[in-house]
Amino acid sequence: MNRTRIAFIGGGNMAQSLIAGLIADGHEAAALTVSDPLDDKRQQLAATYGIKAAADNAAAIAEAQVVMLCVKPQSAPAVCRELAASLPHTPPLIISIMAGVTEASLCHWLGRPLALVRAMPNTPVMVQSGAIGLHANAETTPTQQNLAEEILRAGGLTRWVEREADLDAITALSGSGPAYFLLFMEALEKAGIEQGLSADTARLLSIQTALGAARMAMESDESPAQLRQRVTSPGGTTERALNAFADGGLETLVSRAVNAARQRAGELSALLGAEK
Ligand SMILES: NC(=O)c1ccc[n+]([C@@H]2O[C@H](COP(=O)([O-])OP(=O)(O)OC[C@H]3O[C@@H](n4cnc5c(N)ncnc54)[C@H](OP(=O)(O)O)[C@@H]3O)[C@@H](O)[C@H]2O)c1
Ligand code: PRO
Repeated sequence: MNRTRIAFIGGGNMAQSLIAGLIADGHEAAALTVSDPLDDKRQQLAATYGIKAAADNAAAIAEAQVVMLCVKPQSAPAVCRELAASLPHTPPLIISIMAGVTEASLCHWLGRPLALVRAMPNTPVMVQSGAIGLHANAETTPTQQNLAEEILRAGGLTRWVEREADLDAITALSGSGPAYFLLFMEALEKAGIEQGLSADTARLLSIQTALGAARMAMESDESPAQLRQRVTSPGGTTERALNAFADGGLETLVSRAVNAARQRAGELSALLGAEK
């Protein structure tokens, strides 16, 4: 059983999903602590997962080997400055999941250079099917990198990148990505209803089709393009639909959307980085 002592700062959606994944993966619940301002949330987290809950961030990190920063990006400066005063001489490994908050800003607010990993998970960590980008700063040892990977892998698939800036691209692709696929599922469901299907049938078939396509793409040796061609009989129904997507400029639209999300991640970095 894994007994690494981990403190989660912020007990919101992502922290809860990561905690659930760790516990499902066999992590000892008593080794996990969460801090959150809301009393109700703390009680709910402690009762649901059997973990410790603290109102005070400094108390939460007192014995931690790893500190997971899971607050909103806008809360980062205040939370880090508060933690800086309580960090021990040998600090724990810090893992931040905050979008657009750079390692330089974090070290600045935390008051010194320290081992720091930035992770960009996505909401499917809730069902241990997340896609998680990771980047370690120069102070992080290989052992600490392995520790970070072990923790995040409980939430899904992990991928390290060499350049911190690539995390903005990952945020735009897989961090925000579940919303893109869900939007497509919603659109497909609506289109099914327009074609006369019942709402239940349209929803179920839309979701199962997304799941099937994703599993096929993950488990097959063939590329998504090759798998797509298998569905597309010459002169058939799929070809007509794909032509309609092409006429509507789907690829360009996806590219614009991902670029817009990446730009926003950059804006957040610049905005928060300016808060020295
Ligand atoms: N959601 C996603 O898809 C996603 C994906 C990847 C990364 N992220 C990143 O994950 C982080 C958390 O996102 P989330 O969706 O989990 O947000 P969230 O549900 O709002 O969680 C943040 C939690 O932190 C608490 N909090 C606020 N101030 C605090 C403080 N000073 N000390 C301790 N806790 C404090 C909040 O409490 P109150 O609600 O009472 O303020 C809330 O429970 C963000 O930085 C985001 O960029 C999110
Ligand atoms: N959710 C966060 C946002 O929308 C970060 C990636 C996914 O900003």
